[in-house]
Amino acid sequence: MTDRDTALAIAGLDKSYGRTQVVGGITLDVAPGERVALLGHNGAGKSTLIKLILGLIRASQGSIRVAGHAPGSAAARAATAYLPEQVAFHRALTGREQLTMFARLAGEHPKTVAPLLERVGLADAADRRIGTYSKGMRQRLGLAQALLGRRRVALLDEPTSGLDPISRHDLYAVIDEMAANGTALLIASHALTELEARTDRIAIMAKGRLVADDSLGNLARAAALPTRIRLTAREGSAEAVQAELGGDRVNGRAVELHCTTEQKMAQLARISGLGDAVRDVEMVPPSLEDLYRHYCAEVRQ
Ligand SMILES: Nc1ncnc2c1ncn2[C@@H]1O[C@H](COP(=O)(O)OP(=O)(O)OP(=O)(O)O)[C@@H](O)[C@H]1O
Repeated sequence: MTDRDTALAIAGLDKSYGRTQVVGGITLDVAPGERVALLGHNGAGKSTLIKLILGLIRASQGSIRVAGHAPGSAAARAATAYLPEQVAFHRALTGREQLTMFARLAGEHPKTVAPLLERVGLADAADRRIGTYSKGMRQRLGLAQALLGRRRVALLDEPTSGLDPISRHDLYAVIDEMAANGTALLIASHALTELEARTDRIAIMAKGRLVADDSLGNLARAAALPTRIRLTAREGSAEAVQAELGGDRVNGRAVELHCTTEQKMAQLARISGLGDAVRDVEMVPPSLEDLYRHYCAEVRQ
């Protein structure tokens, strides 16, 4: 990847407070249009990394380039959208007034405000005071702010926390749209299940280090975690099925097996060899949560 292709480029990044290193040896690139999930336990260093990228604190060592610019510089700030976990607004302003103020600060024409409010589903509430908004509505307003000016890099900190399922879905639709327009997105979150289907790459931090950085598929292959195969046996056949295939009996008629990617086809052939003793087969690949546990456990040892 060349510098030009990389919207966000982080190399050899360290941050210490006194003698305590809180972030160490981080090298991470995010390309235009890429959605990268940033995962990590409480205190892993995610917020510190985001603050370093925003230029709010300075690195002890290493480099960060935001759209080719130094973090915190006017050019980097103009290229960056940031959605904090707790979005703070003037409660006395209406949504429209607040967003118009942000648009002016961002050098955008105020006429961009109405379509943005529409886009995030706040058109009807645009002229109500923010003090009357629910958490989800404030989060939507924050997202509208992040959408101002088509930034090259977007940093979203727990963007879906406290949102109901429909609002989450809408939020990811906006994230997808930003990515399709070429924005590089770094999304810090603990919501593993929803990130699984919604990001291109997973970066996992543990104790200040980056312990994984790849697509879900590649991480799963490298971790070689087993796929679960759950069989529902025909009535009275569970024992025979277990005797033939091994595995564990799970409540009455189900038998659960574990196998590697390489063993999967051979295992399926054995299952179909049992004919109508098996009524149904369900395959459950390792989840992001399984992978997360796996990569974090490596550091804990
Ligand atoms: N100003 C500071 N001085 C000393 N230590 C700090 C400072 N700021 C953060 N830390 C430490 O750095 C580590 C990383 O904190 P950080 O807030 O980046 O974690 P996080 O991954 O964002 O956690 P969470 O998921 O809980 O938000 C923690 O151990 C924290 O105590």
